[in-house]
Amino acid sequence: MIRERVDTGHTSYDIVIGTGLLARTGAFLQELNVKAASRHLIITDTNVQAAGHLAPVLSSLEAAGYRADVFVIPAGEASKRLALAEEAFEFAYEKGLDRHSVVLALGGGVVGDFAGFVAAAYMRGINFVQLPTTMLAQDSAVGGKVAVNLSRAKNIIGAFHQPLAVLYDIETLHTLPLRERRGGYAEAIKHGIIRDAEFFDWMKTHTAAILQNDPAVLPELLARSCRIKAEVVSADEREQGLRAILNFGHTLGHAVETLAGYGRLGHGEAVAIGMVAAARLSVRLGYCSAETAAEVEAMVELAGLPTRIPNNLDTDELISSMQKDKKATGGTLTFVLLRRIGEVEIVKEVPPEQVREVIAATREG
Ligand SMILES: NC(=O)c1ccc[n+]([C@@H]2O[C@H](COP(=O)([O-])OP(=O)(O)OC[C@H]3O[C@@H](n4cnc5c(N)ncnc54)[C@H](O)[C@@H]3O)[C@@H](O)[C@H]2O)c1
Ligand SMILES: O=C(O)C(=O)C[C@@H](O)[C@H](O)[C@H](O)COP(=O)(O)O
Ligand SMILES: [Zn+2]
Repeated sequence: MIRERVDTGHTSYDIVIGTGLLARTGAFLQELNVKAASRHLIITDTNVQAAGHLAPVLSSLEAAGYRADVFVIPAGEASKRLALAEEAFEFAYEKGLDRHSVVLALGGGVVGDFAGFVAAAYMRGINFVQLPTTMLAQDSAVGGKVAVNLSRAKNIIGAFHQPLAVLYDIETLHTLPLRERRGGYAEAIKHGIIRDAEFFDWMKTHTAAILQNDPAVLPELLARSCRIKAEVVSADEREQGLRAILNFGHTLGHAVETLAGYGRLGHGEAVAIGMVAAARLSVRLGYCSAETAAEVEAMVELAGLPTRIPNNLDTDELISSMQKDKKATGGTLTFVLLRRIGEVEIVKEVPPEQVREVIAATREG
């Protein structure tokens, strides 16, 4: 079992990575002093339930003397919406959840963001525990960004609400489709690019094994990736500065994901395209060499992720979406640009015409 820790100064928690953890959820809640007198709420999605990951959590809670209700959301990005969160609030209230209740987010990034948002707002904030079940969740379960979307903007209604703990049972990855494993891997690649060239090189030589869920490499991948995320979040919980580096590939990535229509491209796939474009923009603006950008693109290709912007997405709409990105000020464009593998820089007021050129050069063939 591996333990990483987030410590933001006013809150701290463990990220536990290992096997068989879901079947020990109840015991973990006892360690965390979660009260058995209150009712608790598991939020999961239809695919995670069908894959059999809900049953061990329910059994272990019962064995530890906890009573929990289950709220199942439809699988997919479209579930990250306010109307569904309202249904979850009504459900929680009907079931009698109180301020000592805990929300358990059992699923990928969609469930984590949604359930975390519900926990952040219910009774002005109750505790939640992340039980991630996707490769992507090495990123999403850590750091306390919780949110739902608007139809034309990602993660726009949300909060910073840190979990009580992250319990990452890597056995859940065995039921995860390959496309989703690739998508989640994009965020691990991002962590290497922004912070750790040696980790990036390690991934280059271990990609095949990682995508095959090889138990000899998976724990190391997840631990190294989570550690990078934990370090950045611990240093800057509320994204006053440094934390924005975690948004590498996301300025264009979020615009592509949104305009493609939620669910058409996965988050990691859109971020993969965004990383290729951000690297090319970095070359164009003189931040890094063409060889460095080529390394990013080669890695994205090696992971079997898309590198090109779909032709049906309009450039003006992409630009206008990016101008409303959360990192933007006054409608100008903010990008995280690449200096070299392992080092990025947050750059404000990037000229839109340069971005247009990069978009044009990064279209599907
Ligand atoms: N809060 C953050 O810091 C943060 C970071 C990165 C991404 N995100 C968000 O995360 C979301 C993407 O997360 P994701 O890629 O995990 O998507 P997801 O939660 O939609 O999961 C991907 C698919 O896999 C299914 N699934 C999940 N676990 C499974 C398992 N073990 N076996 C079989 N099927 C399983 C899901 O039902 C879904 O169909 C986006 O909304 C993104 O904005 C948030
Ligand atoms: O945790 C962060 O900070 C990140 O930027 C991680 C991203 O991978 C993630 O997609 C996040 O939800 C994006 O945040 P947003 O503030 O741009 O919505
Ligand atoms: Zn992301």
